[in-house]
Amino acid sequence: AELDNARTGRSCSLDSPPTHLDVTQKIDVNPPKGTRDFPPEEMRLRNWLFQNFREVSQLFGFEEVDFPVLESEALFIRKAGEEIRDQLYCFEDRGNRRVALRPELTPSLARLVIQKGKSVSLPIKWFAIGQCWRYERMTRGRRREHYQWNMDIIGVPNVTAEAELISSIITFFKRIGITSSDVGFKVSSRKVLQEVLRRYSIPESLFGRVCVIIDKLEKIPIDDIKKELKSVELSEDAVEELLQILSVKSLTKLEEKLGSSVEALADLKQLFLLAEKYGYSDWIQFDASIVRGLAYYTGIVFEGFDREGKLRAICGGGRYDRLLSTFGGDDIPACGFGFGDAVIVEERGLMPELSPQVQNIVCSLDQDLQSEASSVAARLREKGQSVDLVLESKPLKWVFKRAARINAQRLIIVGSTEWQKGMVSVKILSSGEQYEIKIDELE
Ligand SMILES: OCc1cccc(Br)n1
Repeated sequence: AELDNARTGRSCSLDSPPTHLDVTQKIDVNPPKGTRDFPPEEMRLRNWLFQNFREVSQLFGFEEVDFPVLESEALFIRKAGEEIRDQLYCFEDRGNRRVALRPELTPSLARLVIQKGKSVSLPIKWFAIGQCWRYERMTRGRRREHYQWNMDIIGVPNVTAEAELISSIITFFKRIGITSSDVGFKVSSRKVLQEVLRRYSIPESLFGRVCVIIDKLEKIPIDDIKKELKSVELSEDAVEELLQILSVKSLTKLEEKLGSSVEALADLKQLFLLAEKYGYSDWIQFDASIVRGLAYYTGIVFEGFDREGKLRAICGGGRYDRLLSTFGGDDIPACGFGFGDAVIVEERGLMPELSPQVQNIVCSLDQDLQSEASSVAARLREKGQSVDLVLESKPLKWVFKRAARINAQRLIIVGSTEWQKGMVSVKILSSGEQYEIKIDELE
């Protein structure tokens, strides 16, 4: 059976009980390629980051949602040649279903909105923090997983929604001490691209693919961009005009080029007006080259960048008014953003120093008093005090070292002399102050 299983590749190691053939091999203690463990110091930073994501989302009145990490592969199959598709972490499960580890959260969110149908009233304002996956050759040594914070507004057609989303990210940055001199947002609209393609009668069906190609500007040589654009039947003129327009960095210039009637201009003007009213004008700038790499965006797109140019895009998002209808749902307008946990923590200087915190360490000096020490710990915990209980008889020197390592505020010593009097010794570790106290007064 074991050999059969091995041949069909169907057995997981958990299915085949150890046999005399198994030898205790040293397992690889590192996590799978491209993935991370979160030991305490990393987990504290991650919890701090996610706590800020959550608090900002709730400040904006959003409700938290989540979805399975595993989704049907079909949810992510789009024909626009996106990198996210090339790197899909997909496989066939034991029921011969094509499945994938989600590379992003937006399609799952769209799926849940459609599933909920009329049972949820619009506008929907949901946020999620979820692990997303990609599978790429490790030659590039890049991660295969990261956690993404998403906020989405479903059912609001005008740019007040995008303005609100950008405001939420800026609120997050300001909370963690990042200012508009550290980070900015480049903002554009895919309707700019749409207008140019319309003028050259490029079919709508090619829109997503053209956007994905344009997103590779500054990532691959310009000649390759031109070659790829010509491969989707863009004429020389169309390519030149497109690249011209994409270099525009001011709305006035854009108006000169496209005329004042295009919808893109109206959206962008309104967004900048709203930014003024929110008070975050100094955080955003128009940049026509911003298209983002996901095929489904249809309108305003934006990305957060570090002004020193050291980091990759910190976050990004935009309007995706067609996604729900492509999944068979109603034609409901939508916009959202994704904010990965990897780029921002690479800037360690922006991250706080987070040490472990525990209020008490409790120990007994005499191993016959171990159970008494447990009762003291239980009493403190009932009062909401955190306690690290020393679980075996240790010399006081050892206890002091551990107290320092776990950053305990108070040392509670259960000693026989004091215990006889119904008391324990307390030492405030920051000041060195020491006193005895009745056990039933301890809190
Ligand atoms: O940003 C694209 C992406 C998707 C999934 C996982 C990772 Br790491 N990066």
